[in-house]
Amino acid sequence: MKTPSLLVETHDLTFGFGPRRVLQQLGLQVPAGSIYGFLGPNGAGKSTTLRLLLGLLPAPAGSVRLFGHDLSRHRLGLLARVGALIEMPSLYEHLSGRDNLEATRRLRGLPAARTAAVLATVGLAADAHRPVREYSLGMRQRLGLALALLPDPELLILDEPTNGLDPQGMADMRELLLALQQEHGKTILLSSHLIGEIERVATHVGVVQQGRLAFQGGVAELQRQQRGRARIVIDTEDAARCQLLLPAEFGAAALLGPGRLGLPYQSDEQLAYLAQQLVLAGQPLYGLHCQQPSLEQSFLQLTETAPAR
Ligand SMILES: Nc1ncnc2c1ncn2[C@@H]1O[C@H](COP(=O)(O)OP(=O)(O)OP(=O)(O)O)[C@@H](O)[C@H]1O
Repeated sequence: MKTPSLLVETHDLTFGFGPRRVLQQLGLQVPAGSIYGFLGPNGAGKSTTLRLLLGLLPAPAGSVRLFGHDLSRHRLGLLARVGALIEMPSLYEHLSGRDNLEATRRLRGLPAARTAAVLATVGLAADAHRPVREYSLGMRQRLGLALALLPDPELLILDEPTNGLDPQGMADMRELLLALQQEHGKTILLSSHLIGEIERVATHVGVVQQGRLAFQGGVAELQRQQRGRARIVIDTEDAARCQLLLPAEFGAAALLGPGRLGLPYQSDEQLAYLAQQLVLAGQPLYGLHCQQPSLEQSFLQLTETAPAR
């Protein structure tokens, strides 16, 4: 079967809980082979979206397509190709990690070799014999992922898989996600409210704000967009005086402090001309540099209105 270029595609996905609008005309596009970071502040609608993709909520307005097919018409067949980790996995505390997996594997009639395979994939083989009550949060998350991986799904949908993990747990999870994509060929859609987490693993990003997509595209594209938002920062003696000296076509200069001025970056020539003008006007120039907003700043900018709680 030919793999479509988009494994997840929604059109005008609109959903509410009663009168409360939660998602509005969401057009999600998750390319095959990607790690798609679905970002947004708390309450933006990430979990709701992921639940809709898994058919866990009443049918929304708009459409959901998985693997190129309509979810509402081919639900069971399509969901059999998806592994999900949506909440803390429900685990039998008194059973070992291996036995937890075995219980699900048998129930789903999957080949016996899958248990050892997924234990190795998530790095739990050495701890597989221990009861789950002894597992750390990170180990539980990895066991949850192992459960999702049992049927060897093509697509993984993970809701905040690093939530609550310590830095080591987060790093382990990141490494695991990269290995799943690169070595096992999985497509991964994961949500997070932390751009720093997503930035390290994602190939694509969707930013949701109050139920609408504020950005969607490749990480490189997001970074390119940032470059358009760069600004020049000038350190001088009297910023207010310099502000008056600058030609208006350079855009509005803003006072960032008594000795600091900022204005939109246009080109390197503009930078050189600015320096020349200020020096010619007898203003001391202590510093002149170009400031790129970080991905974190741009994420905050995209999501700066209050979340829809
Ligand atoms: N079962 C529900 N009934 C009513 N409202 C709900 C329900 N579940 C979620 N909501 C509301 O829908 C909105 C979106 O919630 P959702 O859980 O999708 O956000 P999120 O982006 O995943 O945030 P978080 O990271 O906090 O889970 C919020 O305003 C939330 O209060």
